[in-house]
Amino acid sequence: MPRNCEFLVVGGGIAGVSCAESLAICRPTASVLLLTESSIVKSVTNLVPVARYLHKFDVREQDVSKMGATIETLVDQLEHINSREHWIRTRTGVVVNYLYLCLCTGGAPKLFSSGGAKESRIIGIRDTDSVLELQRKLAAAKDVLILGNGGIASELAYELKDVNVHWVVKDAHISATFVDPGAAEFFQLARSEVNTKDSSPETAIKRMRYGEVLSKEQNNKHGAALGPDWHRTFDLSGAAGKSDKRLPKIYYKSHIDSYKELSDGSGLAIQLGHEDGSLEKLTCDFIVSATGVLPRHEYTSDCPLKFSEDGGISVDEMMRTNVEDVYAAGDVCTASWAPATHWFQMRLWTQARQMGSMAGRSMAAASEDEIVYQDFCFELFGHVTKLFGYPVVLLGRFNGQDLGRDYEILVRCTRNKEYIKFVLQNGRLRGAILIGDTDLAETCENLILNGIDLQPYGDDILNPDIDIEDYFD
Ligand SMILES: Cc1cc2nc3c(=O)[nH]c(=O)nc-3n(C[C@H](O)[C@H](O)[C@H](O)COP(=O)(O)OP(=O)(O)OC[C@H]3O[C@@H](n4cnc5c(N)ncnc54)[C@H](O)[C@@H]3O)c2cc1C
Ligand SMILES: NC(=O)C1=CN([C@@H]2O[C@H](COP(=O)(O)OP(=O)(O)OC[C@H]3O[C@@H](n4cnc5c(N)ncnc54)[C@H](OP(=O)(O)O)[C@@H]3O)[C@@H](O)[C@H]2O)C=CC1
Repeated sequence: MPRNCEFLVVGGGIAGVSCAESLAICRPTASVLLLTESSIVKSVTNLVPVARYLHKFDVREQDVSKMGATIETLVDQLEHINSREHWIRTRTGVVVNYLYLCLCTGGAPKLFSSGGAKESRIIGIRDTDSVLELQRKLAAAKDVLILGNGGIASELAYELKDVNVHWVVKDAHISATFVDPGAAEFFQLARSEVNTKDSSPETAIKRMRYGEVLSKEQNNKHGAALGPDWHRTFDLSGAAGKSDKRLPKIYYKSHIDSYKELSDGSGLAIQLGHEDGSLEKLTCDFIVSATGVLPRHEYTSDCPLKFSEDGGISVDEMMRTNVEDVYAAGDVCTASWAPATHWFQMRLWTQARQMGSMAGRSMAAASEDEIVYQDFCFELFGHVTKLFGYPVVLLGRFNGQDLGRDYEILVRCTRNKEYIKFVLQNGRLRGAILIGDTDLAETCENLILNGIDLQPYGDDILNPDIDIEDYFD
């Protein structure tokens, strides 16, 4: 017996739940069905504005049965879409007729592999199951290799306890997907100094002409991606013996050249290749491959979905795919519209939430023949997070992304306290990195969006004795 609904949303992560919630608000009398393969769903809670368009929030896990009364739920896996006849089939054979469908099926870790050793020694982190596997492997491990230089590697490298961490990054500094070399150094100093010495902060301002080196390197039941501070809720201790301060060993500008299983089966023999052509050998129990996300879309469709180069489902600014009445949002999709000057896609909660809500509004409008416009949040890239214990706000083209060689950076740094970087092009603020409690998020947001010429203010723009919030009131 088929089920019927007006709106079918697939995926119980932030994108799917935000989409279903916004449909329930926009079309309170319509039937909304949330289909998800895991009975735990994620939703956004404690939404706090950090600036006008920038929010921080917590991610809450709840049982799918506790979703609001206006949203029906089905725990199963999408297997096939028949878009011509507007129905889908699940893995257990349930058929659901829909009018509008939104695919929010997220992503899976894009694992490093060069086809050598036992795959079981290379793991990725995405959901609770994957952290439990990490925990199990750690319990018997003395040496762990972390590969990658993005969000997960940055969180894990300093959070693993009682184990030797070998962190292999292809860049010349850590955390390269989020910060520049200066901020990376700020973090590393803070990690080694904070709590060990009472350092009185020294403030320095530097203006540099920035010649950007355009980076050339630049039948499981998965649950949704993990929530904030996920690493604090698990005991991530290894078996190398207790030690208060075991810092990771970082291998810069390096890659895994080859690896093989040790002859006694106790781990992996790794050969690293360095940028200067030299090779280095090490052994480890296993590798955490923190090397990005692959969009997940294991289902079939009568009309082929159009994919982007990165494997995501292509969507336009209304979150529509190429298939009629089928939308997509979150990590599974790739923004294929011409982006606004200050926005670009990164696979993050913020964007999963924004895209999910946008898809919901867009589907609701389509069902009533109304017109909606793209939400203002897609005008400006904004990300609020925590790295190495510090609050971090990233705005606009915070690392000079796509600005070529034609920009300047202005930096103010107070050791162990704050790191502020402005990216300026033709005297206008194009992006900012704000680390610490800077209270500058809203001012930067305005300066970027208004495009005010800051040249008359020179370096005073970051003078700690001048309150720039007042300046631009
Ligand atoms: C360890 C970790 C830490 C992170 N930390 C941060 C952070 O600090 N800040 C930040 O902004 N972002 C962070 N992210 C990224 C963020 O979690 C993701 O961008 C976001 O959760 C994506 O949401 P989503 O709803 O698109 O996908 P997901 O959360 O992956 O949800 C996809 C859902 O679809 C379901 N599904 C998949 N296929 C099917 C199918 N065929 N049928 C039915 N259901 C299906 C899955 O079970 C899941 O419920 C982190 C990610 C990870 C892995
Ligand atoms: N605080 C936060 O906001 C956090 C966000 N996340 C998000 O979760 C998702 C998954 O995180 P993560 O896996 O860290 O992904 P990221 O995309 O953040 O980082 C992947 C990193 O791996 C590098 N890389 C890719 N392939 C290889 C390879 N074969 N060998 C060596 N390095 C490689 C990438 O380099 P390059 O870019 O040069 O290709 C990049 O440095 C991301 O969307 C991330 O943004 C995760 C944790 C925390």
